Parts: sequence; C-alpha cells; structure tokens
Amino acid sequence: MEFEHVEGDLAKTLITEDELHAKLDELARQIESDYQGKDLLLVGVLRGAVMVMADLARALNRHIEMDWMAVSSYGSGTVSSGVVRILKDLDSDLTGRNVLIVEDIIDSGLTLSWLKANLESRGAASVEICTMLRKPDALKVEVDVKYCGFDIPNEFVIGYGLDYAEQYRNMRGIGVLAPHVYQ
Ligand SMILES: O=P(O)(O)OC[C@H]1O[C@H](OP(=O)(O)OP(=O)(O)O)[C@H](O)[C@@H]1O
Ligand SMILES: Nc1nc2[nH]cnc2c(=O)[nH]1
Ligand SMILES: [Mg+2]
Repeated sequence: MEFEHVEGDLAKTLITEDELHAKLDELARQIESDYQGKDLLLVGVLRGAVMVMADLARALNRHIEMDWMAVSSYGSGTVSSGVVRILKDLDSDLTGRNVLIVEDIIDSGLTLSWLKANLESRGAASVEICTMLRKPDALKVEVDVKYCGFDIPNEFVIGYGLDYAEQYRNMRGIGVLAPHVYQ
C-alpha cells in the first residue's frame, strides 16, 4: 500500500486509505446537512491537518473558505509539552463566521481546547471541531468535538499528515510506528 521501506517501519497498519476516504465522505454529508444555508470557514491546523483538509474540502459539495493556522505543542518529540505556541495566525477576520477547525488528531486535547477557546474569543458565530482521529485514553482536558473520524488506542501513530520527526506525513494510511525506529 505504501512506498518502499515504510512497511518495515510500521508495527501495524491501523486505518487504510480507503477507510479514511469512506469516513471523510460520511463526515462531509453530516457537515453539509448541519451547515445548510450558512457560510463555512474551514480552519486547518498546520502541518498535520494538511491531508485531512485537502480531502475533506473536496468531499464537501458546497462552497467553503479555507484558512490556516500553525500552532505547535510537540516540537520533534512524541509527548505534548502542553505549551501551545502560534507559529502562524489566520488571515481571516472571524467576526460572525461559522468556523470549523480541521485537525488530524486529538491526543491530550491540549492543542484543540486551547485553540477552540482562542478562536471563540475572536467573535465567531460558531466554532466546531472536525478531527480524523481521537485517543480517548490520552485526553487530559475535555474537548467538545462535533465530528470525529475514528477513536484509536493510545499509541503514537503516523501517516496521513501525522509525522515522526517530520517524516511519514505522506504515507497514505495511518499506522503505528515500530519501536526500533525511535529507539
Ligand atoms: O491533543 P494534543 O496532545 O495537543 O495533540 C494534537 C496535536 O499534535 C499534533 O500537532 P504538532 O504540534 O505535533 O504539530 P504538526 O501538526 O505540525 O505535526 C497534531 O497535529 C495536533 O495538532
Ligand atoms: N505523529 C503523531 N503526532 C501526534 N501528535 C499528537 N499525537 C500524535 C500521534 O499519535 N502521532
Ligand atoms: Mg498538528
């Protein structure tokens, strides 16, 4: 399913490319129905959400706008530092807008709970979250998620935007990294 040498770096494949796309179609239908007659601004969180954003945007049969933020709480490690930094802010004014934050993963929840509160404080009409993955056993703070693709076990995953030391983001499915890669 993947490019050369990647399979050997995986302990297992968790979600295939086909399963990701089927789920995105499902989420897109719900979003179309929920936002009927309303404007919709998708806010992607760089860099992990690039793949979800590109595929979700194309799965939606309606007008949308896209904007991007870059925040970081992980650096190059595998454990959240808990400190969220804005590396790139939005270009859009959020006043009166219906904002849907698009993310690859909610792990501790620290990034998204901080980001949702931050965007709500900017005068948006609504701020909701769409994430492809969530780790219920890793949550440190409650995050109100309206659209979630898959709940997954508490393991470090890679692929479909998710990196280990900036690599594997372009893997088409999602997998668990084999321990020998980071030991
Ligand atoms: O729920 P949390 O524990 O806060 O973790 C989730 C965040 O961590 C990852 O981003 P990261 O900060 O690693 O940057 P990246 O998107 O550029 O990979 C991921 O893309 C989420 O944004
Ligand atoms: N690559 C990757 N980044 C993350 N950021 C938060 N959780 C994860 C994870 O499981 N994998
Ligand atoms: Mg991210």
